[in-house]
Amino acid sequence: MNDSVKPEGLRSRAWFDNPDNADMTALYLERYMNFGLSLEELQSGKPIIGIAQTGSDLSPCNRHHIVLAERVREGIREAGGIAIEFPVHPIQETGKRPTAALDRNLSYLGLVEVLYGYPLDGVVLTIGCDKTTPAALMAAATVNIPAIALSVGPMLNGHFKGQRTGSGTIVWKAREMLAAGEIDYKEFIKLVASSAPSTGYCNTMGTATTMNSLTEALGMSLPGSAAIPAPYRDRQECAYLTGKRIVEMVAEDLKPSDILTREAFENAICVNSAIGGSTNAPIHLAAIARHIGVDLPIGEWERLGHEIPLLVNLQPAGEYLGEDYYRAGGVPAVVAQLIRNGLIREAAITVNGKTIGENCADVEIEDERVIRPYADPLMENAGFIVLSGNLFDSAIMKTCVISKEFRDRYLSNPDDPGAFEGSAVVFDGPEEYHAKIDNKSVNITANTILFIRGAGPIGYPGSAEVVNMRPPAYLLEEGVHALPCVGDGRQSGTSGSPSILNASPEAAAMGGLALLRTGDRVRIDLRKRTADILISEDELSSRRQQLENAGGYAYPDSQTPWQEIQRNIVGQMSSGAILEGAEKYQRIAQTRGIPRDSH
Ligand SMILES: CC(C)(O)[C@@H](O)C(=O)O
Repeated sequence: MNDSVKPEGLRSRAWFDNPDNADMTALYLERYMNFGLSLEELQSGKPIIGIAQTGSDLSPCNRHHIVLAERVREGIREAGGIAIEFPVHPIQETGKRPTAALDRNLSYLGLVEVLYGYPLDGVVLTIGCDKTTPAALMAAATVNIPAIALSVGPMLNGHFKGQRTGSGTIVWKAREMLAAGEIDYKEFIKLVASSAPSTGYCNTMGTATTMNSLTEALGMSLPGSAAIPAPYRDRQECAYLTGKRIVEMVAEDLKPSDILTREAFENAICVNSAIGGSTNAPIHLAAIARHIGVDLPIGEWERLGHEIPLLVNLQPAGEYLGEDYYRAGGVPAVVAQLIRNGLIREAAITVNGKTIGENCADVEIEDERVIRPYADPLMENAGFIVLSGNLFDSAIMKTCVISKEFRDRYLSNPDDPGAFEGSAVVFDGPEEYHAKIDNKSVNITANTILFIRGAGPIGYPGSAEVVNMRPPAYLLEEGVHALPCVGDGRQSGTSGSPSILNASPEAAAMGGLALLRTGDRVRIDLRKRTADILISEDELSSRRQQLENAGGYAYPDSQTPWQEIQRNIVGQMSSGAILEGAEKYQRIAQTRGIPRDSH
Protein backbone atom coordinates (compact mmCIF):
# COMPACT_ATOMS: atom_id res chain seq x y z
CA MET A 1 0.00 0.00 0.00
CA ASN A 2 1.02 3.57 -0.56
CA ASP A 3 2.88 4.63 2.61
CA SER A 4 1.47 8.09 2.61
CA VAL A 5 -2.15 6.93 3.00
CA LYS A 6 -3.16 7.93 6.52
CA PRO A 7 -5.72 5.40 7.72
CA GLU A 8 -6.95 7.68 10.49
CA GLY A 9 -8.06 10.19 7.85
CA LEU A 10 -10.15 7.70 5.89
CA ARG A 11 -13.89 8.13 6.14
CA SER A 12 -14.40 4.37 5.62
CA ARG A 13 -12.97 3.80 9.11
CA ALA A 14 -16.10 5.35 10.62
CA TRP A 15 -17.89 2.26 9.27
CA PHE A 16 -15.30 -0.51 9.40
CA ASP A 17 -12.83 0.20 12.18
CA ASN A 18 -14.37 2.25 14.95
CA PRO A 19 -14.00 0.63 18.42
CA ASP A 20 -15.83 3.60 19.94
CA ASN A 21 -18.89 2.49 18.00
CA ALA A 22 -18.47 -1.29 18.36
CA ASP A 23 -22.24 -1.99 18.19
CA MET A 24 -22.47 -0.64 14.72
CA THR A 25 -19.01 -1.52 13.43
CA ALA A 26 -19.85 -5.23 13.52
CA LEU A 27 -23.04 -4.65 11.58
CA TYR A 28 -21.30 -2.52 8.99
CA LEU A 29 -18.53 -5.09 8.60
CA GLU A 30 -20.29 -8.44 8.46
CA ARG A 31 -22.23 -7.93 5.23
CA TYR A 32 -19.20 -6.69 3.36
CA MET A 33 -17.45 -9.86 4.48
CA ASN A 34 -20.20 -12.11 3.16
CA PHE A 35 -18.81 -12.14 -0.35
CA GLY A 36 -15.26 -12.79 0.72
CA LEU A 37 -13.67 -9.53 1.78
CA SER A 38 -11.61 -10.31 4.90
CA LEU A 39 -11.58 -8.49 8.19
CA GLU A 40 -7.89 -7.92 7.64
CA GLU A 41 -8.58 -6.11 4.38
CA LEU A 42 -11.43 -4.02 5.75
CA GLN A 43 -9.56 -3.02 8.91
CA SER A 44 -6.09 -2.63 7.46
CA GLY A 45 -6.49 1.07 6.83
CA LYS A 46 -6.49 0.56 3.08
CA PRO A 47 -8.69 3.10 1.31
CA ILE A 48 -12.01 1.82 0.01
CA ILE A 49 -12.40 2.96 -3.58
CA GLY A 50 -15.77 2.95 -5.28
CA ILE A 51 -16.08 2.14 -8.95
CA ALA A 52 -19.24 3.96 -10.01
CA GLN A 53 -20.37 1.62 -12.79
CA THR A 54 -22.47 3.32 -15.45
CA GLY A 55 -22.25 0.47 -17.96
CA SER A 56 -24.96 -2.13 -18.48
CA ASP A 57 -26.87 -3.79 -21.29
CA LEU A 58 -29.29 -0.87 -21.09
CA SER A 59 -26.50 1.65 -21.66
CA PRO A 60 -24.47 0.29 -24.59
CA CYS A 61 -22.34 3.43 -24.91
CA ASN A 62 -20.92 2.74 -21.45
CA ARG A 63 -21.21 -1.05 -21.47
CA HIS A 64 -17.50 -1.57 -22.09
CA HIS A 65 -16.89 -0.20 -18.58
CA ILE A 66 -17.94 -3.65 -17.33
CA VAL A 67 -14.75 -4.98 -18.95
CA LEU A 68 -12.60 -1.96 -18.07
CA ALA A 69 -13.60 -2.20 -14.40
CA GLU A 70 -11.44 -5.32 -14.08
CA ARG A 71 -8.34 -3.30 -15.00
CA VAL A 72 -9.46 -0.47 -12.69
CA ARG A 73 -9.65 -3.01 -9.84
CA GLU A 74 -6.17 -4.27 -10.61
CA GLY A 75 -4.82 -0.74 -10.48
CA ILE A 76 -6.60 -0.02 -7.21
CA ARG A 77 -5.38 -3.27 -5.66
CA GLU A 78 -1.82 -2.74 -6.80
CA ALA A 79 -1.72 0.75 -5.30
CA GLY A 80 -3.02 -0.58 -2.00
CA GLY A 81 -6.73 0.09 -2.13
CA ILE A 82 -9.87 -2.07 -1.91
CA ALA A 83 -12.25 -1.77 -4.85
CA ILE A 84 -16.02 -1.79 -4.37
CA GLU A 85 -18.02 -1.60 -7.59
CA PHE A 86 -21.60 -0.41 -7.58
CA PRO A 87 -24.23 0.42 -10.22
CA VAL A 88 -25.20 3.93 -11.22
CA HIS A 89 -28.67 4.63 -12.61
CA PRO A 90 -28.34 3.72 -16.30
CA ILE A 91 -28.62 6.46 -18.91
CA GLN A 92 -28.51 5.74 -22.62
CA GLU A 93 -28.93 8.83 -24.77
CA THR A 94 -30.35 6.95 -27.72
CA GLY A 95 -32.54 4.61 -25.69
CA LYS A 96 -34.29 6.55 -22.95
CA ARG A 97 -37.75 7.98 -23.54
CA PRO A 98 -38.89 10.69 -23.29
CA THR A 99 -35.29 11.84 -22.97
CA ALA A 100 -32.05 10.96 -21.21
CA ALA A 101 -31.88 14.55 -19.99
CA LEU A 102 -34.66 13.73 -17.55
CA ASP A 103 -32.37 11.17 -15.91
CA ARG A 104 -29.23 13.28 -15.51
CA ASN A 105 -30.46 14.89 -12.30
CA LEU A 106 -31.90 11.58 -11.08
CA SER A 107 -28.58 9.85 -11.60
CA TYR A 108 -26.86 12.76 -9.88
CA LEU A 109 -29.14 12.44 -6.84
CA GLY A 110 -28.59 8.69 -6.64
CA LEU A 111 -24.83 9.00 -6.88
CA VAL A 112 -24.70 11.70 -4.21
CA GLU A 113 -26.53 9.38 -1.82
CA VAL A 114 -24.19 6.49 -2.60
CA LEU A 115 -20.94 8.43 -2.37
CA TYR A 116 -21.99 10.10 0.86
CA GLY A 117 -23.88 7.29 2.57
CA TYR A 118 -21.43 4.40 2.09
CA PRO A 119 -17.86 3.78 3.32
CA LEU A 120 -16.06 5.21 0.32
CA ASP A 121 -12.78 7.13 0.50
CA GLY A 122 -12.47 7.85 -3.20
CA VAL A 123 -14.25 7.01 -6.43
CA VAL A 124 -13.59 6.18 -10.05
CA LEU A 125 -16.37 7.72 -12.13
CA THR A 126 -16.95 5.66 -15.26
CA ILE A 127 -18.08 8.23 -17.79
CA GLY A 128 -19.01 8.15 -21.46
CA CYS A 129 -22.49 8.63 -22.87
CA ASP A 130 -23.76 12.23 -22.93
CA LYS A 131 -25.51 12.53 -19.57
CA THR A 132 -23.47 10.02 -17.59
CA THR A 133 -20.49 12.39 -17.59
CA PRO A 134 -22.16 15.48 -16.13
CA ALA A 135 -24.24 13.41 -13.69
CA ALA A 136 -21.07 11.83 -12.28
CA LEU A 137 -19.10 15.07 -12.11
CA MET A 138 -22.02 16.92 -10.53
CA ALA A 139 -22.24 14.27 -7.79
CA ALA A 140 -18.48 14.23 -7.22
CA ALA A 141 -18.60 18.02 -6.90
CA THR A 142 -21.39 17.90 -4.32
CA VAL A 143 -19.85 15.19 -2.17
CA ASN A 144 -16.21 16.21 -2.74
CA ILE A 145 -14.34 13.02 -1.97
CA PRO A 146 -11.30 12.29 -4.18
CA ALA A 147 -12.66 11.39 -7.61
CA ILE A 148 -11.19 10.56 -10.98
CA ALA A 149 -13.11 10.07 -14.20
CA LEU A 150 -12.45 7.24 -16.63
CA SER A 151 -13.89 7.68 -20.10
CA VAL A 152 -15.10 4.55 -21.88
CA GLY A 153 -13.93 6.05 -25.19
CA PRO A 154 -15.55 6.48 -28.58
CA MET A 155 -16.52 3.70 -30.99
CA LEU A 156 -14.22 2.89 -33.87
CA ASN A 157 -14.79 4.92 -37.04
CA GLY A 158 -17.87 4.01 -39.04
CA HIS A 159 -17.66 3.40 -42.81
CA PHE A 160 -20.19 2.99 -45.62
CA LYS A 161 -19.18 2.47 -49.24
CA GLY A 162 -15.72 3.88 -48.62
CA GLN A 163 -16.90 7.01 -46.73
CA ARG A 164 -16.56 7.70 -43.01
CA THR A 165 -19.98 7.56 -41.34
CA GLY A 166 -20.14 9.32 -37.99
CA SER A 167 -22.63 8.58 -35.24
CA GLY A 168 -25.60 10.88 -35.18
CA THR A 169 -24.27 13.05 -37.99
CA ILE A 170 -25.16 10.34 -40.52
CA VAL A 171 -28.65 10.04 -39.02
CA TRP A 172 -29.53 13.64 -39.86
CA LYS A 173 -28.17 13.22 -43.39
CA ALA A 174 -29.89 9.85 -43.87
CA ARG A 175 -33.22 11.33 -42.69
CA GLU A 176 -32.98 13.91 -45.47
CA MET A 177 -32.13 11.18 -48.00
CA LEU A 178 -35.10 9.11 -46.86
CA ALA A 179 -37.43 12.12 -47.03
CA ALA A 180 -36.18 12.97 -50.52
CA GLY A 181 -36.74 9.36 -51.61
CA GLU A 182 -33.04 8.74 -52.31
CA ILE A 183 -32.95 5.64 -50.05
CA ASP A 184 -35.58 3.28 -48.70
CA TYR A 185 -36.25 2.24 -45.10
CA LYS A 186 -33.86 -0.76 -45.18
CA GLU A 187 -31.02 1.27 -46.71
CA PHE A 188 -31.71 4.00 -44.19
CA ILE A 189 -31.19 1.62 -41.25
CA LYS A 190 -28.10 0.03 -42.83
CA LEU A 191 -26.51 3.42 -43.44
CA VAL A 192 -27.22 4.62 -39.90
CA ALA A 193 -26.01 1.35 -38.29
CA SER A 194 -22.71 1.55 -40.21
CA SER A 195 -21.71 4.42 -37.92
CA ALA A 196 -21.72 2.17 -34.84
CA PRO A 197 -19.13 -0.55 -35.58
CA SER A 198 -17.92 -1.30 -32.05
CA THR A 199 -18.39 -0.75 -28.38
CA GLY A 200 -18.07 2.87 -27.17
CA TYR A 201 -19.91 6.16 -27.56
CA CYS A 202 -20.39 8.48 -30.58
CA ASN A 203 -17.28 8.64 -32.75
CA THR A 204 -18.17 12.18 -33.85
CA MET A 205 -17.63 15.38 -31.85
CA GLY A 206 -21.08 14.85 -30.41
CA THR A 207 -21.95 15.51 -26.83
CA ALA A 208 -20.16 12.40 -25.57
CA THR A 209 -16.74 13.17 -27.11
CA THR A 210 -17.26 16.79 -26.14
CA MET A 211 -18.03 16.05 -22.49
CA ASN A 212 -15.25 13.47 -22.19
CA SER A 213 -12.79 15.96 -23.75
CA LEU A 214 -13.98 18.71 -21.41
CA THR A 215 -13.66 16.41 -18.41
CA GLU A 216 -10.00 16.05 -19.34
CA ALA A 217 -9.71 19.81 -19.92
CA LEU A 218 -11.23 20.38 -16.49
CA GLY A 219 -8.49 18.19 -15.07
CA MET A 220 -10.80 15.40 -13.88
CA SER A 221 -9.34 12.55 -15.99
CA LEU A 222 -5.81 11.49 -16.84
CA PRO A 223 -4.11 13.54 -19.56
CA GLY A 224 -4.53 11.99 -22.98
CA SER A 225 -7.28 9.67 -21.84
CA ALA A 226 -10.46 11.13 -23.37
CA ALA A 227 -9.87 10.32 -27.03
CA ILE A 228 -8.70 6.70 -26.76
CA PRO A 229 -11.21 4.57 -28.70
CA ALA A 230 -13.08 2.11 -26.49
CA PRO A 231 -11.72 -1.15 -27.98
CA TYR A 232 -8.05 -0.07 -28.08
CA ARG A 233 -5.60 -1.74 -25.70
CA ASP A 234 -4.51 1.75 -24.58
CA ARG A 235 -7.98 2.12 -23.06
CA GLN A 236 -7.39 -0.95 -20.86
CA GLU A 237 -4.04 0.45 -19.77
CA CYS A 238 -5.67 3.77 -19.02
CA ALA A 239 -8.24 1.98 -16.82
CA TYR A 240 -5.43 0.36 -14.84
CA LEU A 241 -3.57 3.67 -14.42
CA THR A 242 -6.78 5.39 -13.35
CA GLY A 243 -7.31 2.74 -10.66
CA LYS A 244 -3.77 3.23 -9.39
CA ARG A 245 -4.02 6.98 -9.41
CA ILE A 246 -7.22 7.25 -7.34
CA VAL A 247 -5.48 5.52 -4.43
CA GLU A 248 -2.69 8.08 -4.58
CA MET A 249 -5.27 10.87 -4.80
CA VAL A 250 -6.86 9.65 -1.55
CA ALA A 251 -3.41 9.73 0.07
CA GLU A 252 -2.87 13.25 -1.23
CA ASP A 253 -6.43 14.28 -0.34
CA LEU A 254 -6.79 15.69 -3.85
CA LYS A 255 -10.46 16.48 -4.16
CA PRO A 256 -12.81 17.83 -6.90
CA SER A 257 -12.80 21.24 -5.16
CA ASP A 258 -9.02 21.45 -5.74
CA ILE A 259 -9.47 20.72 -9.44
CA LEU A 260 -12.82 22.19 -10.46
CA THR A 261 -11.77 25.80 -10.03
CA ARG A 262 -12.86 28.86 -11.97
CA GLU A 263 -9.66 28.51 -14.05
CA ALA A 264 -10.52 24.92 -14.93
CA PHE A 265 -13.95 25.94 -16.25
CA GLU A 266 -12.41 28.77 -18.27
CA ASN A 267 -10.01 26.25 -19.81
CA ALA A 268 -12.88 23.94 -20.67
CA ILE A 269 -14.77 26.74 -22.45
CA CYS A 270 -11.72 27.53 -24.58
CA VAL A 271 -11.14 23.87 -25.39
CA ASN A 272 -14.79 23.47 -26.34
CA SER A 273 -14.45 26.12 -29.04
CA ALA A 274 -11.23 24.61 -30.39
CA ILE A 275 -12.72 21.12 -30.63
CA GLY A 276 -16.04 22.30 -32.14
CA GLY A 277 -17.86 20.95 -29.10
CA SER A 278 -21.54 20.31 -28.51
CA THR A 279 -24.15 22.92 -27.61
CA ASN A 280 -25.00 20.67 -24.68
CA ALA A 281 -21.71 21.55 -23.00
CA PRO A 282 -22.80 24.94 -21.56
CA ILE A 283 -25.74 23.28 -19.81
CA HIS A 284 -23.63 20.57 -18.21
CA LEU A 285 -20.69 22.76 -17.29
CA ALA A 286 -23.06 25.26 -15.67
CA ALA A 287 -24.53 22.39 -13.67
CA ILE A 288 -21.14 21.08 -12.52
CA ALA A 289 -19.99 24.62 -11.72
CA ARG A 290 -23.05 25.33 -9.58
CA HIS A 291 -22.54 22.14 -7.60
CA ILE A 292 -18.93 23.04 -6.82
CA GLY A 293 -19.74 26.71 -6.19
CA VAL A 294 -18.18 28.37 -9.25
CA ASP A 295 -20.13 31.17 -10.91
CA LEU A 296 -20.32 30.49 -14.66
CA PRO A 297 -22.97 32.67 -16.32
CA ILE A 298 -23.97 31.74 -19.87
CA GLY A 299 -22.37 34.93 -21.27
CA GLU A 300 -18.94 33.50 -20.41
CA TRP A 301 -19.25 31.09 -23.34
CA GLU A 302 -19.20 33.98 -25.75
CA ARG A 303 -16.82 36.23 -23.77
CA LEU A 304 -14.16 33.55 -23.34
CA GLY A 305 -14.95 31.18 -26.16
CA HIS A 306 -16.18 32.99 -29.25
CA GLU A 307 -12.83 34.23 -30.55
CA ILE A 308 -11.12 30.86 -30.22
CA PRO A 309 -10.49 29.19 -33.60
CA LEU A 310 -11.71 25.73 -34.58
CA LEU A 311 -8.74 23.34 -34.56
CA VAL A 312 -10.28 19.88 -34.54
CA ASN A 313 -11.52 18.56 -37.86
CA LEU A 314 -14.16 16.13 -36.61
CA GLN A 315 -17.73 15.70 -37.81
CA PRO A 316 -20.14 17.48 -37.59
CA ALA A 317 -18.05 20.67 -38.01
CA GLY A 318 -15.35 18.82 -39.99
CA GLU A 319 -14.72 15.47 -41.66
CA TYR A 320 -12.84 13.02 -39.41
CA LEU A 321 -13.85 10.74 -36.52
CA GLY A 322 -12.72 9.49 -33.11
CA GLU A 323 -9.85 7.20 -34.11
CA ASP A 324 -8.34 10.04 -36.12
CA TYR A 325 -8.72 12.44 -33.17
CA TYR A 326 -6.83 10.04 -30.91
CA ARG A 327 -4.04 9.43 -33.43
CA ALA A 328 -3.65 13.17 -33.98
CA GLY A 329 -2.98 13.74 -30.28
CA GLY A 330 -6.40 14.18 -28.66
CA VAL A 331 -7.04 16.80 -25.99
CA PRO A 332 -3.38 17.41 -24.97
CA ALA A 333 -2.43 18.37 -28.54
CA VAL A 334 -5.33 20.85 -28.66
CA VAL A 335 -4.49 22.26 -25.22
CA ALA A 336 -0.84 22.68 -26.23
CA GLN A 337 -1.88 24.86 -29.17
CA LEU A 338 -4.01 27.00 -26.87
CA ILE A 339 -1.21 27.22 -24.27
CA ARG A 340 1.21 28.50 -26.90
CA ASN A 341 -1.24 31.27 -27.66
CA GLY A 342 -1.84 32.26 -24.05
CA LEU A 343 -5.37 30.86 -23.86
CA ILE A 344 -5.02 28.29 -21.08
CA ARG A 345 -4.80 28.97 -17.35
CA GLU A 346 -1.78 26.73 -17.06
CA ALA A 347 -1.64 26.50 -13.27
CA ALA A 348 -4.94 24.60 -13.01
CA ILE A 349 -4.24 21.35 -11.17
CA THR A 350 -5.38 18.02 -12.59
CA VAL A 351 -6.02 14.53 -11.24
CA ASN A 352 -2.44 13.39 -11.82
CA GLY A 353 -1.27 16.06 -9.36
CA LYS A 354 0.37 18.11 -12.08
CA THR A 355 -0.89 21.27 -13.71
CA ILE A 356 -2.53 21.26 -17.12
CA GLY A 357 0.46 23.27 -18.32
CA GLU A 358 2.91 20.62 -17.13
CA ASN A 359 0.82 17.88 -18.71
CA CYS A 360 0.25 19.42 -22.12
CA ALA A 361 2.66 22.24 -23.01
CA ASP A 362 5.11 20.04 -24.89
CA VAL A 363 2.62 17.84 -26.74
CA GLU A 364 2.84 18.06 -30.54
CA ILE A 365 0.11 17.45 -33.11
CA GLU A 366 0.61 14.08 -34.82
CA ASP A 367 -1.65 14.67 -37.82
CA GLU A 368 -2.36 18.22 -38.93
CA ARG A 369 -5.25 17.15 -41.15
CA VAL A 370 -7.18 16.26 -38.00
CA ILE A 371 -5.88 18.75 -35.43
CA ARG A 372 -4.82 22.01 -37.01
CA PRO A 373 -2.13 24.30 -35.67
CA TYR A 374 -3.44 27.48 -34.08
CA ALA A 375 -1.91 29.57 -36.88
CA ASP A 376 -3.79 27.62 -39.57
CA PRO A 377 -7.22 26.81 -38.11
CA LEU A 378 -10.27 25.42 -39.84
CA MET A 379 -12.13 28.58 -38.88
CA GLU A 380 -11.47 31.77 -36.92
CA ASN A 381 -13.86 32.94 -34.17
CA ALA A 382 -15.45 29.52 -33.91
CA GLY A 383 -17.03 29.58 -30.43
CA PHE A 384 -20.65 30.06 -29.42
CA ILE A 385 -22.54 33.31 -29.48
CA VAL A 386 -25.27 34.11 -26.96
CA LEU A 387 -28.43 35.82 -28.19
CA SER A 388 -31.30 37.49 -26.37
CA GLY A 389 -34.45 39.47 -27.13
CA ASN A 390 -38.19 39.31 -26.58
CA LEU A 391 -38.17 35.62 -27.60
CA PHE A 392 -35.88 34.56 -24.73
CA ASP A 393 -33.38 35.90 -22.20
CA SER A 394 -30.66 33.70 -23.67
CA ALA A 395 -30.09 31.14 -26.37
CA ILE A 396 -26.87 29.95 -27.95
CA MET A 397 -25.65 29.34 -31.46
CA LYS A 398 -22.69 27.19 -32.49
CA THR A 399 -20.97 29.36 -35.06
CA CYS A 400 -18.50 26.79 -36.38
CA VAL A 401 -21.33 24.92 -38.14
CA ILE A 402 -22.72 28.01 -39.89
CA SER A 403 -22.09 27.79 -43.63
CA LYS A 404 -19.41 30.11 -45.00
CA GLU A 405 -21.93 31.96 -47.15
CA PHE A 406 -24.30 32.60 -44.22
CA ARG A 407 -21.42 33.46 -41.89
CA ASP A 408 -19.91 35.99 -44.28
CA ARG A 409 -23.26 37.57 -44.84
CA TYR A 410 -24.71 37.69 -41.33
CA LEU A 411 -21.87 37.38 -38.87
CA SER A 412 -18.60 38.71 -40.19
CA ASN A 413 -19.28 41.21 -42.98
CA PRO A 414 -19.55 44.67 -41.41
CA ASP A 415 -21.05 46.11 -44.64
CA ASP A 416 -24.01 43.78 -44.55
CA PRO A 417 -27.02 44.72 -42.37
CA GLY A 418 -26.27 41.48 -40.53
CA ALA A 419 -29.85 40.57 -39.77
CA PHE A 420 -32.39 38.28 -41.35
CA GLU A 421 -36.13 38.42 -41.12
CA GLY A 422 -38.56 35.68 -41.81
CA SER A 423 -42.02 34.44 -41.13
CA ALA A 424 -42.38 32.03 -38.21
CA VAL A 425 -43.77 28.53 -38.40
CA VAL A 426 -44.19 27.26 -34.85
CA PHE A 427 -44.37 23.62 -33.76
CA ASP A 428 -45.53 22.67 -30.29
CA GLY A 429 -43.24 19.72 -29.77
CA PRO A 430 -41.61 17.24 -32.15
CA GLU A 431 -44.82 15.31 -32.77
CA GLU A 432 -46.38 18.34 -34.40
CA TYR A 433 -43.18 18.99 -36.37
CA HIS A 434 -43.07 15.42 -37.72
CA ALA A 435 -46.78 15.46 -38.56
CA LYS A 436 -46.73 18.79 -40.39
CA ILE A 437 -43.28 19.43 -41.82
CA ASP A 438 -44.05 17.94 -45.25
CA ASN A 439 -47.58 19.31 -45.41
CA LYS A 440 -47.67 21.94 -48.16
CA SER A 441 -50.62 23.75 -46.57
CA VAL A 442 -48.36 24.84 -43.69
CA ASN A 443 -46.70 27.01 -46.31
CA ILE A 444 -43.07 26.65 -45.34
CA THR A 445 -40.89 28.53 -47.81
CA ALA A 446 -37.19 29.28 -48.13
CA ASN A 447 -37.88 32.44 -46.05
CA THR A 448 -39.46 30.62 -43.14
CA ILE A 449 -37.88 30.45 -39.69
CA LEU A 450 -38.80 27.17 -38.02
CA PHE A 451 -39.57 27.25 -34.29
CA ILE A 452 -40.07 24.43 -31.86
CA ARG A 453 -41.21 24.90 -28.27
CA GLY A 454 -42.43 22.81 -25.37
CA ALA A 455 -39.07 21.02 -25.57
CA GLY A 456 -37.34 22.46 -22.49
CA PRO A 457 -36.61 21.01 -19.02
CA ILE A 458 -40.21 21.51 -17.83
CA GLY A 459 -42.11 21.18 -21.10
CA TYR A 460 -40.72 17.91 -22.39
CA PRO A 461 -39.81 17.07 -19.51
CA GLY A 462 -36.03 16.98 -19.24
CA SER A 463 -35.49 18.83 -22.57
CA ALA A 464 -35.29 17.07 -25.91
CA GLU A 465 -32.77 17.19 -28.76
CA VAL A 466 -35.23 18.32 -31.38
CA VAL A 467 -34.29 21.80 -32.55
CA ASN A 468 -32.40 20.67 -35.66
CA MET A 469 -35.40 20.42 -37.99
CA ARG A 470 -35.01 19.55 -41.65
CA PRO A 471 -36.83 21.53 -44.35
CA PRO A 472 -39.92 19.94 -45.94
CA ALA A 473 -39.28 17.24 -48.56
CA TYR A 474 -40.53 19.54 -51.33
CA LEU A 475 -37.88 22.16 -50.43
CA LEU A 476 -35.16 19.51 -50.12
CA GLU A 477 -36.00 18.47 -53.67
CA GLU A 478 -35.57 22.09 -54.75
CA GLY A 479 -32.11 22.12 -53.14
CA VAL A 480 -32.98 24.01 -49.93
CA HIS A 481 -31.08 21.96 -47.34
CA ALA A 482 -31.40 24.18 -44.29
CA LEU A 483 -33.80 26.65 -42.75
CA PRO A 484 -33.08 28.72 -39.63
CA CYS A 485 -34.24 26.77 -36.59
CA VAL A 486 -34.95 28.19 -33.14
CA GLY A 487 -36.18 26.44 -30.03
CA ASP A 488 -36.34 25.93 -26.30
CA GLY A 489 -35.07 22.38 -26.69
CA ARG A 490 -31.56 21.15 -27.30
CA GLN A 491 -29.89 19.64 -30.32
CA SER A 492 -27.67 16.64 -30.70
CA GLY A 493 -24.01 17.55 -30.59
CA THR A 494 -23.66 15.44 -33.71
CA SER A 495 -25.86 17.79 -35.72
CA GLY A 496 -24.30 20.39 -37.97
CA SER A 497 -27.40 22.55 -37.90
CA PRO A 498 -26.64 26.17 -36.94
CA SER A 499 -29.75 26.39 -34.79
CA ILE A 500 -30.50 28.90 -32.07
CA LEU A 501 -31.24 26.71 -29.13
CA ASN A 502 -31.32 26.06 -25.40
CA ALA A 503 -33.63 29.09 -25.23
CA SER A 504 -34.24 30.13 -21.64
CA PRO A 505 -36.76 30.62 -20.22
CA GLU A 506 -38.61 27.95 -22.13
CA ALA A 507 -42.21 28.31 -23.29
CA ALA A 508 -43.41 26.13 -20.39
CA ALA A 509 -41.88 28.69 -18.01
CA MET A 510 -43.67 31.43 -19.98
CA GLY A 511 -40.62 32.65 -21.86
CA GLY A 512 -41.24 34.79 -24.96
CA LEU A 513 -41.42 31.73 -27.22
CA ALA A 514 -44.76 30.90 -25.63
CA LEU A 515 -46.19 34.11 -27.14
CA LEU A 516 -45.05 33.46 -30.71
CA ARG A 517 -47.64 32.60 -33.37
CA THR A 518 -47.22 31.07 -36.80
CA GLY A 519 -47.11 33.92 -39.32
CA ASP A 520 -45.37 36.40 -36.97
CA ARG A 521 -42.39 38.23 -38.47
CA VAL A 522 -39.19 37.51 -36.59
CA ARG A 523 -35.88 39.37 -36.86
CA ILE A 524 -32.61 37.74 -35.91
CA ASP A 525 -29.53 39.93 -35.83
CA LEU A 526 -26.48 37.77 -35.31
CA ARG A 527 -24.10 40.69 -35.07
CA LYS A 528 -26.17 42.44 -32.41
CA ARG A 529 -26.96 39.02 -30.89
CA THR A 530 -30.70 39.70 -30.84
CA ALA A 531 -33.80 37.67 -31.70
CA ASP A 532 -37.20 39.35 -31.60
CA ILE A 533 -40.80 38.92 -32.65
CA LEU A 534 -41.67 42.07 -34.59
CA ILE A 535 -44.80 43.00 -32.71
CA SER A 536 -45.50 45.84 -30.29
CA GLU A 537 -44.98 45.66 -26.54
CA ASP A 538 -48.74 46.10 -26.09
CA GLU A 539 -49.50 43.13 -28.33
CA LEU A 540 -46.93 41.03 -26.46
CA SER A 541 -48.45 41.95 -23.09
CA SER A 542 -51.95 41.20 -24.26
CA ARG A 543 -50.87 37.78 -25.61
CA ARG A 544 -49.16 37.07 -22.28
CA GLN A 545 -52.27 38.04 -20.37
CA GLN A 546 -54.45 35.82 -22.57
CA LEU A 547 -52.13 32.86 -22.12
CA GLU A 548 -51.93 33.34 -18.37
CA ASN A 549 -55.71 33.53 -18.19
CA ALA A 550 -55.86 30.23 -20.06
CA GLY A 551 -53.57 28.62 -17.44
CA GLY A 552 -50.21 29.19 -19.15
CA TYR A 553 -48.43 27.37 -21.96
CA ALA A 554 -49.87 23.85 -22.16
CA TYR A 555 -47.68 20.76 -22.19
CA PRO A 556 -48.41 17.05 -21.73
CA ASP A 557 -49.04 15.67 -18.24
CA SER A 558 -46.29 13.90 -16.32
CA GLN A 559 -46.22 10.15 -16.89
CA THR A 560 -44.00 9.12 -13.97
CA PRO A 561 -43.45 10.37 -10.41
CA TRP A 562 -39.93 11.55 -11.26
CA GLN A 563 -41.20 13.62 -14.21
CA GLU A 564 -43.52 15.43 -11.81
CA ILE A 565 -40.90 15.90 -9.08
CA GLN A 566 -38.27 17.18 -11.49
CA ARG A 567 -40.71 19.55 -13.24
CA ASN A 568 -41.51 21.20 -9.93
CA ILE A 569 -37.92 22.04 -9.05
CA VAL A 570 -35.81 22.05 -12.20
CA GLY A 571 -34.19 25.27 -13.38
CA GLN A 572 -33.65 26.54 -16.90
CA MET A 573 -30.89 25.46 -19.29
CA SER A 574 -28.98 28.75 -19.10
CA SER A 575 -28.18 27.97 -15.47
CA GLY A 576 -27.58 24.24 -15.88
CA ALA A 577 -31.12 22.84 -15.55
CA ILE A 578 -30.20 21.55 -12.10
CA LEU A 579 -32.59 20.79 -9.28
CA GLU A 580 -32.86 24.26 -7.79
CA GLY A 581 -31.89 24.22 -4.13
CA ALA A 582 -29.57 21.23 -4.50
CA GLU A 583 -26.61 23.54 -5.05
CA LYS A 584 -26.70 24.62 -1.41
CA TYR A 585 -25.39 21.15 -0.50
CA GLN A 586 -21.73 21.63 -1.28
CA ARG A 587 -18.63 19.63 -0.34
CA ILE A 588 -20.84 17.63 1.97
CA ALA A 589 -18.14 15.12 2.94
CA GLN A 590 -16.42 18.05 4.65
CA THR A 591 -19.31 20.35 5.57
CA ARG A 592 -21.91 17.81 6.76
CA GLY A 593 -19.69 15.25 8.47
CA ILE A 594 -20.36 11.51 8.43
CA PRO A 595 -24.07 10.55 8.17
CA ARG A 596 -25.81 9.18 11.29
CA ASP A 597 -25.77 5.43 12.05
CA SER A 598 -28.34 3.30 10.31
CA HIS A 599 -29.41 1.17 13.32
C1 LIG B 1 -27.13 10.68 -28.97
C2 LIG B 1 -26.17 11.69 -29.44
C3 LIG B 1 -26.10 11.52 -30.91
O1 LIG B 1 -24.99 11.42 -28.78
C4 LIG B 1 -26.51 13.07 -29.10
O2 LIG B 1 -27.19 13.08 -27.92
C5 LIG B 1 -25.40 14.08 -28.99
O3 LIG B 1 -25.71 15.14 -28.48
O4 LIG B 1 -24.28 13.91 -29.40
